[in-house]
Amino acid sequence: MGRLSLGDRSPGGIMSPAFSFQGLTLGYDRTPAVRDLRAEIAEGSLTAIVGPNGAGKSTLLKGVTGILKPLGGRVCFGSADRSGIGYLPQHSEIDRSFPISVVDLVAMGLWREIGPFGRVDGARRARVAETIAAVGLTGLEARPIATLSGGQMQRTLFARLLVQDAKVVLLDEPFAAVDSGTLVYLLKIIDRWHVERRTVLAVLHDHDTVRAHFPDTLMLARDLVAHGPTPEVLTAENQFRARQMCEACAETPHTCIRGAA
Ligand SMILES: Nc1ncnc2c1ncn2[C@@H]1O[C@H](COP(=O)(O)OP(=O)(O)OP(=O)(O)O)[C@@H](O)[C@H]1O
Repeated sequence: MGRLSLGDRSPGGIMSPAFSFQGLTLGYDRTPAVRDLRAEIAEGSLTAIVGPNGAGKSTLLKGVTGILKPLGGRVCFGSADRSGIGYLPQHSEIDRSFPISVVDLVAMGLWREIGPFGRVDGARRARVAETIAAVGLTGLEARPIATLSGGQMQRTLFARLLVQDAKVVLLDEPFAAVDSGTLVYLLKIIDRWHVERRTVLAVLHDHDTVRAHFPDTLMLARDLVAHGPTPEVLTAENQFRARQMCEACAETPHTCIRGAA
């Protein structure tokens, strides 16, 4: 239960955490959705967050970004800090009716660099255009995001993360509504982030994709089920236990309210 990930090690052999969860409890209206989580995310690690529906996966990412304040415990930043986080929210949380074009949405990745009213100079405009080309969206720059397909929208959001140049990338179900071609494309971007030693956490439901591309996995069922190398975490036994834990919570929610500050 809850073994810490070894993740990547520095040449000197000392693990450097990007951040750690120290008794972290998160929830809504004081009802915990993630309880007393203790785990360490190594700098440069590529980690899948898995678990049944309602296990607290999206809630955990919101806790890392700071959108959701802890009910108890904390997220403790080591080599990373919140200003270096890039976040791709779940599909359903993105307002596609917002009147913004592809190029302007991608340019929002510059926000931390230039501030909300900063000028996008020629060099930065070129960087945005190159990134749009790199994700295969040349020609769609002026399109309102409301008119994009699901896969085109995900490519646009990945382009924004690329422009942001984030050291920590949080992805909530990044492959929802994408076809196999776009999936391969987006996985290549994630693999590149890993080579560049960025720290990546992704909420995923497809365990085949997790096994093939994510060296580490953190399995949640509100409580931590397991965390470590993917082959050791994604076992039938852990999956069965996670389902049982979530079902127990759904059936008797009053018994699940513990650990809040
Ligand atoms: N805004 C909210 N207000 C109240 N409860 C919420 C809110 N968001 C999530 N919850 C509850 O918190 C629990 C965890 O939800 P969360 O979305 O984190 O789960 P998840 O593991 O990401 O699920 P899924 O796989 O279905 O996306 C669920 O019981 C959910 O109903």
